[in-house]
Amino acid sequence: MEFILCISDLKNEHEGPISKEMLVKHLKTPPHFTIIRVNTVTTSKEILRDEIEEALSMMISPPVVQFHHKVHDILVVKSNHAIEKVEPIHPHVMVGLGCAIAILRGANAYSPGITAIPNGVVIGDKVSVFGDLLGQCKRGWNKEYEGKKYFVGNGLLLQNRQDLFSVGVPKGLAINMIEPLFYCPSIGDILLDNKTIGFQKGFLQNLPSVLCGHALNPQSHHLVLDLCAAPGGKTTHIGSLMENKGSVIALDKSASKIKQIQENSEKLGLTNITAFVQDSTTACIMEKPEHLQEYETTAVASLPTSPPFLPNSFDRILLDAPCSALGQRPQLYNPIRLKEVQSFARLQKKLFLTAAQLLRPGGRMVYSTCTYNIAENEEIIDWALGLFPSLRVTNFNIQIGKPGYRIGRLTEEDCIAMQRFGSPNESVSMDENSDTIGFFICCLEKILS
Ligand SMILES: C[S@@+](CC[C@H](N)C(=O)[O-])C[C@H]1O[C@@H](n2cnc3c(N)ncnc32)[C@H](O)[C@@H]1O
Repeated sequence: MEFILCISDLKNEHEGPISKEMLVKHLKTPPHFTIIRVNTVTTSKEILRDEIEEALSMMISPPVVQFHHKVHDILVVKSNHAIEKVEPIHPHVMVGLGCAIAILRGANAYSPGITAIPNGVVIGDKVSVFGDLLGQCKRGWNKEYEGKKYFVGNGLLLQNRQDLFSVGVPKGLAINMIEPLFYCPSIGDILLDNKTIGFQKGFLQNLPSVLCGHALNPQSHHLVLDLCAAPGGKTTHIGSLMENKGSVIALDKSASKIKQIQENSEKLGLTNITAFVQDSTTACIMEKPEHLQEYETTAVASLPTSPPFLPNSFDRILLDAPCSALGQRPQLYNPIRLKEVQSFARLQKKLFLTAAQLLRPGGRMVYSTCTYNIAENEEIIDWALGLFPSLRVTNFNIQIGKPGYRIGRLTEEDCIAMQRFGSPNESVSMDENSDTIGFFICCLEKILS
């Protein structure tokens, strides 16, 4: 796979020897741990743990739901990946790549994800489910698909061809995955059960992503900016940490994805988040536009409410940057080329400039990516420290990742303060802190001059 070559090319003396086979296996395997971020605005981790344990008690060997020893608002569920080897049978049903990945992480197959079912297969039949690696299988295809596909497990069909392909937007569960390739518990549906409180009780999120919110340490009176916010996993965590008070402004370049931030905020009952479509590289202006200067003479106080913003406006800024995403797990196919991997640093620097300008002195920002690539991680921080003497790399209170790599002007303390996750080298030692996606977090403060 081409992405493997990319990572091999990027590896340097810091990574040590990684065999291609080890890397492929690591990336194709979902983490053994499912992390649920508790919606602390509407429930507690104790209540949610009991509810999840009760729902999972129907399983033959139910997994234990545990608290994390350092992160106070998550639950950890360990999967039993190695029950027995599951083999494919006939007929083959095709699903989209996103659906296949969700199945590998414990989901059942929902109707919109199904792309092909051979003629003659009926409700109740046992089928093998395959992910369409190249996205080339035509929706509604009625024979066994012969293109590139990846087996994700066996299930029972719950809807027939007609239900799925003769309506505009099919709805509901389509395949109950009775023999998934990996036994990750299916938790999404338990969180959605809103009979009692009306809001989603938790959010499935990777551990390092949850740490970004804690690293930012937002307070309930703060004005917070999330520069690359969609679909809003981290934005909603920030909103919860602020106890649904203060103000979180969420920006994303993609208009379609802004809707996801709004939907996620609503599902979780958060009202302190406002989302705008905005290219964040242009979210900072140096001078107040004339019409606003006039307004200011009559207004009592004017907090920035919509982009663009003046410098030094925000107490906290999250820059969860667009990146080469080489750390995502599981990933089954990744056509990214080295040239594209190398293109991200330029955009990340532009976004960082905006963040550094918009952060108020004494404020804190977090820079994060879901890639192993040093050029998108430590090298960005090294560049930023050279450009902004007022920025300092700072520790945050939960230390569970590995230190960053020592390059350029980064000191040993800087590297210890950074956190790296999910290195492929670690695929043998499995705990919830190391068996996760590839991720990088660096927390910085702007010193008061
Ligand atoms: C890593 S994802 C963010 C994930 C998000 N923080 C979360 O936790 O759910 C990066 C996001 O950056 C957005 N993006 C890319 N370029 C951007 C730009 N110039 N301005 C604003 N958003 C941008 C993408 O649309 C994408 O949604």
